[in-house]
Amino acid sequence: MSSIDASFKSLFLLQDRTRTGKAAGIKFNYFVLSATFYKMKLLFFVAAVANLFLLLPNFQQIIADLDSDRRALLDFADAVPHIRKLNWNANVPICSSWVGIICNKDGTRVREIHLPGIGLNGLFPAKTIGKLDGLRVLSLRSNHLTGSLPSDILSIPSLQSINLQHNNFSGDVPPTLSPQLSVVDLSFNSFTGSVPSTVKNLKRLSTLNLQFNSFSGGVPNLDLPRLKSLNLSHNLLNGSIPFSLQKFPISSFIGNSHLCGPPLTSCSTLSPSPSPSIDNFSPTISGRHNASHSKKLNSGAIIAIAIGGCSILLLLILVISFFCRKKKDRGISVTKAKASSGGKNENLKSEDFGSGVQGAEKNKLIFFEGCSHSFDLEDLLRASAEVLGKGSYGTAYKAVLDEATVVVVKRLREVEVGKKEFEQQMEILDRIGRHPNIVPVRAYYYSKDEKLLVWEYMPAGSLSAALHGNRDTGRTPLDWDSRLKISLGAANGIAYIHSEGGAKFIHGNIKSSNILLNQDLDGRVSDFGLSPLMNSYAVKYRGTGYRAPEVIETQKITQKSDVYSFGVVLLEMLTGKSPIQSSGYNDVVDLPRWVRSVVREEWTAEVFDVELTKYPNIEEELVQMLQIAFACVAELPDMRPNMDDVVRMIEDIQQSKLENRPSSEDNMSKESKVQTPE
Ligand SMILES: Nc1ncnc2c1ncn2[C@@H]1O[C@H](COP(=O)(O)OP(=O)(O)OP(=O)(O)O)[C@@H](O)[C@H]1O
Repeated sequence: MSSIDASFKSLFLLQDRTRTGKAAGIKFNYFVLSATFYKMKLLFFVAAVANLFLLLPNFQQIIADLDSDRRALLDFADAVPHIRKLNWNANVPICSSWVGIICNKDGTRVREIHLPGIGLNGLFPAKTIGKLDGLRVLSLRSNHLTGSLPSDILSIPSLQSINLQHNNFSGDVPPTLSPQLSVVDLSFNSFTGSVPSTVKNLKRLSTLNLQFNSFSGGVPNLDLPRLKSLNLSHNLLNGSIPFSLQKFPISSFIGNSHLCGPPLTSCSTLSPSPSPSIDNFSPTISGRHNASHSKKLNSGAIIAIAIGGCSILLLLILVISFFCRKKKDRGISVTKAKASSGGKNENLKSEDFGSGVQGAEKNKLIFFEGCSHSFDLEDLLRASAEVLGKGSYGTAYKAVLDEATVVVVKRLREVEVGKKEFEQQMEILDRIGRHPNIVPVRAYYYSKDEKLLVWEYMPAGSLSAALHGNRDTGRTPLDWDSRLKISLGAANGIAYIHSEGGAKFIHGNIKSSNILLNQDLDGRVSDFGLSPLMNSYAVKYRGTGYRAPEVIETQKITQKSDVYSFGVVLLEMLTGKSPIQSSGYNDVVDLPRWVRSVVREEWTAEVFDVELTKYPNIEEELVQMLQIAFACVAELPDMRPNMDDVVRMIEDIQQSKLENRPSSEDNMSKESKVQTPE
């Protein structure tokens, strides 16, 4: 029996023992396992006694250290209410039995605490966990901890990794930081104040995630050689981005309306904001606060500028009218035309997206705030373009303006709403598109006959292409870790959409071709906000293969129908099978039904993508993900989890991945394995 079979049975058969009648097999395995377990226990006992004699001189000290760790943890558990029960009990061995605790190799100190999503509630008491002076990893993510973070936590001298994301912490981050820190994730809290300047001393720091807080002030100049991942997005930071951090992508900084400089817009285009007061923050690069700006110009200079300006304007008018005449009957020049359906070439002349652009409105490409206006409609019409595919809302083109500017232009068809409603919807798209897991819209164009949307181009394509593209031609398959990362990113994006508009915001077209990937393989959701613009014909044909049963019946989408569609995406990712066969919309596979039938009848690993079976030690994660997918595709909408729950469940898989699959960097013993809270 393969290990995947075993995991499958233990997780599914145990749940469904009476129905399947296969409990005997499990019992047999259980007795065999327990016998082995007792033998191992005996061996451990002998080894432990031998150890004890060897280490006798240090024994008193060891007991005292572990005792103080135990006391500190019990104080924490006593002070912080938690929904899911912890089995922390002074009478049972802390290193081998306590939920969420990992000790060092010889069981003398607590090294790691992992308590994700167990409903920890209220204030984080000082002088509890802060007393664990051998602690290296602290993960209390996805709980409900509030108030300020005690100053004795981040300063634990041995602390290497802290994960407090998705709590409700507030107040300033204490400035004393352990020099050993390499991972700091405080994202999705309500921290205020400045980013501590002491971060710049963390020479081992590789990940700093502070997104979605209320940090203010300037960005510290972090010249840290090991820093690989930085996210300061969606805070209240201001000033210019220090040179040392300009190598990070836009997504590291977006959502700070007073932050400027590369990779964001140049500082001169923003309205002035207070410059950072802390002395180690970088000076404004573009010279926005340069004293020369305030100097008055003399009259000679004014006349020279006026004459120069007029001549440039005249020249521009001449050039534009020349191009307008040349392009009267010509829209975009399509260099390569490959429709996604069947990959056949098409004559796209009749569909050129410039054809409906009205002369008087040619330059009315409306850019969203924060997007650089590095091109206009003329540039777009002139750009060489490639058809990426025809979707239910229109045709998508990849337009290359120059080496650095590549965008996707979607020519919307069947738009039903008027200009005002269109513009209102664009404002929503702008707001939602600032989340790092949503593909941002950069600009739009609206005229009577033509509606265009300009999106940021996602260079690594879609999840659909990564899963199903060129399977037979020796491409590198998408590995499990990437699939896990993409699914978490996409789930975060959808959860954000759902949380932003109460029950009002629904994606309505979740599918693998609408989950796009950037170079780092972060999953980003695209096409949000289009269905309210479209007529019912387009809406009817969206998401075929991913639609929830109630949507097929009523055509009514809800947040729970998004959850269903996301569940189908998860099944697609696990099985490697697409719910739409290559022959197109008419050939739809009911993936949830297929997976259920395989799992129920055969109890084998056959359900998983063969490309995944090559990776060792992931079977538990696959099964956990399959359970999440099953929950999402429940027939009754009320039985499905909401997207926040889905995010947490996928985060749990990621966490168990860290715990059960030792990374090369981690030289710590994993002998005492973490137990997931019940
Ligand atoms: N911003 C983008 N960057 C890269 N590829 C994109 C981008 N937007 C869309 N695509 C790809 O272009 C193709 C066509 O996309 P489009 O959204 O028009 O159709 P679709 O996703 O197949 O269907 P639907 O309109 O129902 O969403 C898809 O393969 C999609 O993955």
